[in-house]
Amino acid sequence: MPLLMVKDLHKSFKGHPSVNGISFGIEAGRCVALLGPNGAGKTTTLRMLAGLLPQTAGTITFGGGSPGTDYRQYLGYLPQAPAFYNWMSGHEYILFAARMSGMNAREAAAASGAVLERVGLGSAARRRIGGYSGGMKQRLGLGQALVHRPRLLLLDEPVSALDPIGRREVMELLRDIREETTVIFSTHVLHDAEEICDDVVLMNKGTIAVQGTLSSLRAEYSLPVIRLTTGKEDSAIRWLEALRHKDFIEEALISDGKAVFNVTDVELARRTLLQEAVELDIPLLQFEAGSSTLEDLFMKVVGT
Ligand SMILES: Nc1ncnc2c1ncn2[C@@H]1O[C@H](COP(=O)(O)OP(=O)(O)OP(=O)(O)O)[C@@H](O)[C@H]1O
Repeated sequence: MPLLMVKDLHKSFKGHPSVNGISFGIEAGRCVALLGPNGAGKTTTLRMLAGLLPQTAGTITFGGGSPGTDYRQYLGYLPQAPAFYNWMSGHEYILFAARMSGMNAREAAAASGAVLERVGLGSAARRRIGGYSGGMKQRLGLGQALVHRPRLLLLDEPVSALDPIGRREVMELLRDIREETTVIFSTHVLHDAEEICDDVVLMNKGTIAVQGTLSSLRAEYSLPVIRLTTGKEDSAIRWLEALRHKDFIEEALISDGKAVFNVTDVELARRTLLQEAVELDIPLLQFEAGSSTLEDLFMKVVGT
C-alpha cells in the first residue's frame, strides 16, 4: 500500500485548469522528483498535497486511510519562498516551529537542538536569521520542516533560488534526509532530480507527461539518436529541416541550428548524414551518434 495515493486530482482557478487530472502513488521511503517547466502545476500540486489548497476534484489518500482524512500532522512542508522572521535567531525559529507542530516545551527544546545540528546550523543557532546566507536560510527551512519527524516531506523548489554553494549544501543535506523519510520535491532542473531521486513525475501544462523510476525511464527512453549542430547559414538550416523526411528518422527536434533525431538505424543515419554534409558543404560544428537521454525526453515534453 503506497504511503500517498493521488487520484485524478484537479485544480482550477476561475475556471482555468492548473492541475488537470493527475494520478500517482508514492511508496514509503522513496525520494520523488516532481519535475516540470515553469507553470507546469508543481506548486499547485504540492500545495494541495500539503492541505493548503482545496482541490477542485480528485482524492488524496495518506497512509492507507480514507481519502480526505487530515494527515497534516505527518507532513513537513517547505514552500518555494519561505518567509522568516529575520529578527529571530535560528534557534528561536525552530523552537517556534516545533511548538506549532504540537510538541511540549521540553520535547521542542530537545528536538530543536538536534535538528539544528542536523542541518548544519548548530554553531549559528544563536545568530539572527537576518544575517544568514541563502543556503543557511534554506537549511533552516528544512529544519523547520523536519523538526517534528514527518513521515512525508514536501519541498517546493528547494534549491532553485540558491547560488552554487548553497545549492550544493542543500543537495547534500537532502541526500542525507532522504534516507530517513519519504520526500517529494519539485524542480525544473532534470539534473537535480537525477542526482538524488528514485522516481520522477514529469508534469507539463497541468498533466503528467511521464512517470516512473529513474532507472526504468532511462531504459525505456534510451533510443538510438543523432545529435548535431550546424553553422547557422541558411543552407545548413534548410538541410536540417529537409532531413525530417528521411526514412531512417523517426522523430526530429530542430531549433536554432541544433537537431536531435530519433533514428531507426544509428549506423545508417550516421553514414548518410556525414556523407550528405560533405557533399552539400554543410558546416557541421558538432556531431554525435548515441542513445537518447532523459534530457532529450525532458526537452521533448517541455517543447510540446
Ligand atoms: N492562485 C492562483 N490563481 C490563479 N492562477 C494560478 C494560481 N496559482 C497558480 N496559478 C496558475 O496555475 C499554473 C500552474 O502554476 P504553478 O505555480 O503550480 O506551476 P509550477 O509548475 O509550480 O511553476 P513554477 O516553477 O513557475 O512555480 C500557472 O499557469 C499559474 O499561473
